[in-house]
Amino acid sequence: MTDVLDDLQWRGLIALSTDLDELRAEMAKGPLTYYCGFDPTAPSLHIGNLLQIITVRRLQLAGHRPLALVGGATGLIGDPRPSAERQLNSADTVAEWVERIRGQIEPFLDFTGDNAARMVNNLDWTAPMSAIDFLRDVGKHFRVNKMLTKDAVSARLNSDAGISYTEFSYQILQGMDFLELFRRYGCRLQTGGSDQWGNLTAGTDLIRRVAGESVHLLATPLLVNSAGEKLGKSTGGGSLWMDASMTSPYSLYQYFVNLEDDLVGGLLRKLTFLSREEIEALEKETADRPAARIGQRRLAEELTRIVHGAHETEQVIAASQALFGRGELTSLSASTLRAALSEAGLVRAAPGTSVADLFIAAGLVSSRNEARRTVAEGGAYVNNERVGDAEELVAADRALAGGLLVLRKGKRTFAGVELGSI
Ligand SMILES: N[C@@H](Cc1ccc(O)cc1)C(=O)O
Repeated sequence: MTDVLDDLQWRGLIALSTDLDELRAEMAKGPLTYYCGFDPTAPSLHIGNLLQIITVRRLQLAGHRPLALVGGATGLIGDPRPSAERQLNSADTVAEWVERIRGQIEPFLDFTGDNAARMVNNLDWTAPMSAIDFLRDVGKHFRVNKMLTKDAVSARLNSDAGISYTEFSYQILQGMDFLELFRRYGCRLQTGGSDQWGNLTAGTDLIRRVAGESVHLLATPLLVNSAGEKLGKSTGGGSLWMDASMTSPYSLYQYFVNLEDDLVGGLLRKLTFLSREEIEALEKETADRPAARIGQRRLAEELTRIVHGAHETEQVIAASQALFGRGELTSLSASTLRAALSEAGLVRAAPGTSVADLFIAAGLVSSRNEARRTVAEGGAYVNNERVGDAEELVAADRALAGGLLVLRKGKRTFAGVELGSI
């Protein structure tokens, strides 16, 4: 088997690290216990967190022992962002999100065997600690001068809004977590995103001071597009969430199908479990025949499967094909169809409305004349059937699952109508 660090390197997953040869030597001795933390800052994790989860899984597949930490304590404090102070969420909200996020991580890990994973929550050791103990036993090991140099903190120091003492203290809590996991479970490696470097080194520095040991760090690069912008923002500007009710499987799939060619190879490497041979073949396909979007399709399919499972993925692929006239619309479930059409634009109309009025209401044409012209040219479809008369009335029995209709103009432009009383 190839060395897991070589594999991570080939995948472009190591942006920053402590000494890799020392880590490699420790890993060669047997299962190494490592951890990665996730804060409950929303009801769901997003695609950036997924990169971390998948990296954790890669190390487990290589025989190492993962601790997945959910930040019941750190989620109450808030990791400083370079832009602005976070809104504090209530303890009840954070507790609820902890459970949801735990449920999103668990399916990725194996909780049996020699290198069984374990879930931990930093509220367990942070909540019982008194302010006096925190300041005396932990705070004493941190130099404020050094804390001020951490990226997120220094960015905020130079802004008008400044930074609260609450967020400033965050790095101490994350450092304390590493020390606690080192003591409890012999944890010797922390992984995270490269934007976490300041928080990651807080832990290694603390362990060196308190226990005199050198432990390890691996930081993955942030996912960015070719303009250097954070990846995983959906077309609406929001994040790409793992929760299906926040980002539909269809939107997730479409996001990756529409990805720029330059990014496909890198994301196949970082986000899928496909082998090096398979990925190199897909990279070559993408370079040779970009218009076929084979790499994008495979990436979208793999990710949708990883996040939502095989059944949803089949539905989403069927929906993508059917909406563009290359498959059966009647086989789609109401929820898949609704998710896909919401993306394109979904309006309500009364049963018995004419095709021309439906096309106008859905915004596919701007006038009756244009509707007539589109029909006359043979470019108007209702549920993939070509329309012969713009004044034809569309009755309720034409509706697909969920009372929905798919209107299409030409090959690629479509919109949805929900038939019902208005
Ligand atoms: N600070 C991490 C989450 C985290 C929390 C506690 C830890 O011990 C480790 C990581 C983030 O925002 O992504």
